[in-house]
Amino acid sequence: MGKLIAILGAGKMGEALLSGVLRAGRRPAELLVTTRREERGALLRERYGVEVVTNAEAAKRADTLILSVKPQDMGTLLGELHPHVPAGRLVISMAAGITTGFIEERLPAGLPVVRVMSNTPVHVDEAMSVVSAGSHAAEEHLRVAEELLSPVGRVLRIPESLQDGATALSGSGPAYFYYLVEAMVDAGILLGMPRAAALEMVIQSAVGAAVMLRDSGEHPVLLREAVTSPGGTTIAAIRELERHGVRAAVIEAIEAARNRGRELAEG
Ligand SMILES: NC(=O)C1=CN([C@@H]2O[C@H](COP(=O)(O)OP(=O)(O)OC[C@H]3O[C@@H](n4cnc5c(N)ncnc54)[C@H](O)[C@@H]3O)[C@@H](O)[C@H]2O)C=CC1
Ligand SMILES: O=C(O)[C@@H]1CCC=N1
Repeated sequence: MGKLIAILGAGKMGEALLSGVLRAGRRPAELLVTTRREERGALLRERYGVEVVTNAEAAKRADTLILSVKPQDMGTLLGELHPHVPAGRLVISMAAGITTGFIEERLPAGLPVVRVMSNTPVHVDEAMSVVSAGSHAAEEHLRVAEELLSPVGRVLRIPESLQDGATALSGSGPAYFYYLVEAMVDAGILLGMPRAAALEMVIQSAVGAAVMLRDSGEHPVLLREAVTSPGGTTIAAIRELERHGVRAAVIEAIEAARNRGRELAEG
C-alpha cells in the first residue's frame, strides 16, 4: 500500500487535484478527503470512490495532508488539526497568501510544510504549479509535492518570497485570459458576428497562440511582430491598446493581485 494522502477541504481545487491524482494512477484507497458539508462528501465518495473522514481522522491517518481550504478558513482548519497531527507528517498548503510560517506556528513544532500555488488547468493536466519549502521541509518533501503535481502540469521550485507574485501571475493567470476572451467576443458582437461564431474564432485563436508560445520557442514579441504587417490591421489595434494603457493596466492589475495575496494571511 502506498502512502496515504488526505485532501482537506476538497472544494474546486481540492477536487481538481483529487481527480488528477487518480488519473495519474493512484488508487482511491490511497486517498482520504474531508469536507465541511456532508452532501459534498457524499458526492466525492460516489464520484471517485474515496473515503470521506473528519479532519481529526485525516490528521491521524494520512502521511501527507494537503490543505485546500480558502485562506480565510485556514486558521480554523489548523486549530482542528493541531491536537491530532503526529510528528513526521508532511503538510502541503494550496492556499493563496498563507505563509509556511503561518502554518508552522499553528501546528506542532517541527512539521515539514510545503507551500504550493497551482491553477485551475489542473483539470486538463495543464496546470502551472510552483512549490516552496517551509523552514522544516527538505528535498524529500519538495519531491513529494512535485510528484503529486507533475502529472497534472508543470512544476517549478521558487523561493517563498515569490509565492504571492506567482499567485498573482499564474494562480490567477487563467482568469486574465478568460477576461480577454470575453472582451474579444464583445468586440466580435459589436462588429456584427453571431456570438457562437465570435466565440469559436476567439477560442481557436487563443489555443493556436498558446500552442505557438509553448512549442515554437520564439519570444512573444517576435510572434506578435510576425502578425503585425506594415500599414496593416494589427498595428491599428495595437496603437489603440497602447493609447488606452493596457500594458500598464496589466502590470498594475497583477501587482494589485500580489498585494491582495499579502493581505490574506492577516484574515
Ligand atoms: N480557485 C482557484 O483558481 C485557485 C485556488 N487556490 C487556492 O485553493 C484553495 C481552495 O480554493 P477553491 O478550491 O477555489 O475554494 P472552494 O471554496 O471551492 O474549496 C474550499 C472547500 O473547503 C471546505 N472547507 C472549509 N473549511 C473546512 C474545514 N474546516 N474542514 C473541511 N472542509 C472545509 C469548503 O466547504 C469548500 O468546499 C484556496 O486557498 C485558494 O487560495 C489556488 C489556486 C487557484
Ligand atoms: O482568487 C484567488 O484568491 C485564488 C488564488 C489564485 C486564484 N484564485
